[in-house]
Amino acid sequence: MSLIEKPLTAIETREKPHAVCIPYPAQGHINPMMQLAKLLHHSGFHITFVHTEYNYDRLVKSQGSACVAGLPDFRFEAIPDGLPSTNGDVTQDIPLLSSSTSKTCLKPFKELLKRLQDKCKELPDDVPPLSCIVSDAAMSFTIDASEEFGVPIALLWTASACGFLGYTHYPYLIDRGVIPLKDESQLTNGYLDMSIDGIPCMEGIRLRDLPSFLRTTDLDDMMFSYILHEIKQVSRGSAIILNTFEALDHDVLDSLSKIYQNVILPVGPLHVSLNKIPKHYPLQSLSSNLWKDDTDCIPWLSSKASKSVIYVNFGSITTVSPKQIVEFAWGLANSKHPFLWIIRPDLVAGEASIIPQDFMDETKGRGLLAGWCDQELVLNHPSIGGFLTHCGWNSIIESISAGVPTVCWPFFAEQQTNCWFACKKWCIGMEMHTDVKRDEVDKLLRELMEGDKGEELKRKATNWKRLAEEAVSSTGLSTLNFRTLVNQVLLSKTKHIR
Ligand SMILES: O=c1ccn([C@@H]2O[C@H](COP(=O)(O)OP(=O)(O)O[C@H]3O[C@H](CO)[C@@H](O)[C@H](O)[C@H]3O)[C@@H](O)[C@H]2O)c(=O)[nH]1
Repeated sequence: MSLIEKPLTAIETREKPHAVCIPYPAQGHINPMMQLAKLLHHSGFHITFVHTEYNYDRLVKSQGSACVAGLPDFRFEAIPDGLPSTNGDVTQDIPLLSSSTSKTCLKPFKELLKRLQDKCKELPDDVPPLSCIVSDAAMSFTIDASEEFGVPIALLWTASACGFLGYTHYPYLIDRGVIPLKDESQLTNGYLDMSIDGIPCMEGIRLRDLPSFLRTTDLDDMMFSYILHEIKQVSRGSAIILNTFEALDHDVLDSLSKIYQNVILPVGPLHVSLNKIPKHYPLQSLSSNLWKDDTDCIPWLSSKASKSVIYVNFGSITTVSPKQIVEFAWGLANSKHPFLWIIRPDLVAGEASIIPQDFMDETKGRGLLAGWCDQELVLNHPSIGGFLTHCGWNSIIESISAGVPTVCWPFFAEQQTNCWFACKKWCIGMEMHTDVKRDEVDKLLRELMEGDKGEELKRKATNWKRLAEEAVSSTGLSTLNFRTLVNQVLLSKTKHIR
């Protein structure tokens, strides 16, 4: 349904509100921003979607040039990320990228906005005037641009609400002398197991379950200071958008609304909302995958029994050591269940042949390894029974929306907090020890696929799936929040307000 009064086709270009959408340049941020941009476009917005040049080139390499061709009213642009140019096909170093985008991207971003403004003056039937910016909250330099150009800015926080709440309590932990760590020994001597009081919604949480950037002896550490800066900047946005839904995160959202004065809008799950748009919507199948999907895994999954397959995927950033990959491999083999294991080309840094041949022989016909897949399609395939995940927020919300229970092996950032909530609050997951051992992998996967606990987690996950669908139904709270986002935030300075 269009949120603007006239039918979409009747809106002249010059009348359309124009949103510039800019994600942080990593897969787990690009996906939800793309989903939101498509939803806005479907509601009548003209969209300019801004990639970095590095990712723009990767997209063209993986998907072909059609994926950036866009439409007359959905266009792609690219700005430099400030890092030395390479022809790479890997996730960039996150601390370097975060430092570089925050220091260098404002200038090219403002130049882009200026070019769009000039184009609008020259060719008003081609590019409508800029109405608003929808920016990743981890790209807070865009707030300066919005103020300079006099347009509202909504900030999409692509990670979890609970992770966000965890980050906002970093200053509290500093005040109590819990962090910084006194020395590196505290990483391994049990200090991280200390229970932390006083963080709302997280009674009984251990220090190790809070977002991992606090594991530092230096408050000037790049990622620690970057995240502190970004979460402070969030209060300057016109709204904070979250890819979650009220039923899942009610208490956390309530706590966040006591910390931030700006309007907080849970509009998720975005991908479920997007799936409600008719199939003939021209951008429905437009992919934002930076790696090429292996499509063979879908017919392979279709050859397997219902809920029989374990899906293993650690997202776009996690890396594992050669030793860890061998432990995962034998844990999977010993569990005796069929599995689909996605091993990204850059999952194991610097190693070419890492999968033991005897493991390949042992699991022949039962296991499939692939380099990248369409995760949403995989998680919703009827043969999938469980998900071994690193707990990136997209993976968790996609798993919840598909009703699939998880074994959680968090890697970094707010994944530890997502794991804690998945296991303790939403009751859809079981935690695996950081120091991965084949016996534990085997035991947890068997429990997930065959045990009473696994059954219970499945029941809970199925219930969350139902609630996720309700949230994005025509009367659901996420749908209402999306309308508020459009009408009261993004269109607040344009003539389209209803
Ligand atoms: O083979 C694959 C692997 C991943 N995906 C997609 O890629 C995204 C991965 O996102 P996520 O699961 O969140 O993992 P990361 O890539 O690690 O995400 C980063 O960004 C997230 C959102 O900010 C944070 O929650 C994480 O901690 C951070 O590592 C998801 O949409 C997946 O569906 C695929 O389509 N195919």
